[in-house]
Amino acid sequence: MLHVKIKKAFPHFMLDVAFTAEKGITGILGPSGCGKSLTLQCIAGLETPDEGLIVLNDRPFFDSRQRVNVKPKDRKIGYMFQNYALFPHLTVQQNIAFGLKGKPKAEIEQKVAEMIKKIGLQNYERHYPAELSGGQQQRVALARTLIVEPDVLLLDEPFSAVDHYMKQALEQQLISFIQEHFTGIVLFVTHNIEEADRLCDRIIMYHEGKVIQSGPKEDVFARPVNVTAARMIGYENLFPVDSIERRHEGMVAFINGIELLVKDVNVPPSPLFLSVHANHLLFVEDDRPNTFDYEIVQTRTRMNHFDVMIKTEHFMLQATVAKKDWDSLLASKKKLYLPPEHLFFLQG
Ligand SMILES: Nc1ncnc2c1ncn2[C@@H]1O[C@H](COP(=O)(O)OP(=O)(O)OP(=O)(O)O)[C@@H](O)[C@H]1O
Repeated sequence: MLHVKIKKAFPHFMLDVAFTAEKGITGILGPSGCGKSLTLQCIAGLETPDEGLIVLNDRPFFDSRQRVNVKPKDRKIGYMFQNYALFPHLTVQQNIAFGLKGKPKAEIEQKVAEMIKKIGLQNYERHYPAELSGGQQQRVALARTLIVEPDVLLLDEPFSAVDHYMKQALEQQLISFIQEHFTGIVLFVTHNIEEADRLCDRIIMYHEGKVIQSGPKEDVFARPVNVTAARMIGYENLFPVDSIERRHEGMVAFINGIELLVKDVNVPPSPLFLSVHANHLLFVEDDRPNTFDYEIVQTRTRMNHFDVMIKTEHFMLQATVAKKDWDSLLASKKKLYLPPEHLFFLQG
């Protein structure tokens, strides 16, 4: 288990975060400039926090009170940078061997040969990075990182420099490689919500130098704790709540003069908002609670669905409609339905 509780101040930025990470892939998700890379640098020992603690399995790497600050090379942390940072003037073999400097020659040769086999680059030992494809470069970078047998692997936006098609292939390769050859803690920095969803088990969400939410991916994505977290993970439908009332069938939220039945009974402190994911809006034929007349004001085509902007008398919403459902929606589904079990409260 990795425990991190650190503060670091710059003239225009303050990092103040606390989290834990276990075995498996934990994503640090947040927009540009929110302190993700800085956190990795502090864990690796490349930056020193002003105060706090960084402890791996009861072994302190950094403890400002006890004046502990373990040198980067003694932390056993593998750090893969955004653009891989391979040494252009060193061969594949030399790049991979870099972290083993000072070890006996025979040990280095054996370890490097094993690693080259693992990454499937047997015929490329003497090639230079510029002679490799993006995928091969990534494998060399990963091999160089893993050869020192780290306990923690830090991946800083490993796919930021590649195009969409390349990214899909590299993602798959990276994950299979990690699953096969690395059993420790992986911290994976990204600003891409879909990437985080595909690759991570747990999520730590950052905003302006602070953790705003963390937990298993499914929980974080299903239940953002506040409007900032919700916006970051793509919740478009966020309504300020005027007041609420507890009734025996559930909560009732009053918004713009209408009543909405809500099954969620966890009401956070005000300012109170109500949300529903675009995927959870339904179109129905019958009249029932939480149904509204609607008008489609804009449609955006996606791969398998449409993003639809909808206007009701009282509010605008965004819904996702599968392409296969489109015709039946236009033909017969006359009401928009906000299912009470998918409405939830969050803090403004
Ligand atoms: N050495 C430094 N001196 C001054 N400010 C710094 C330093 N290092 C980082 N910062 C500031 O800390 C903030 C966070 O930077 P960081 O690189 O961690 O962001 P990030 O979330 O990783 O974003 P990106 O994805 O764009 O790299 C930024 O505002 C940056 O300017």
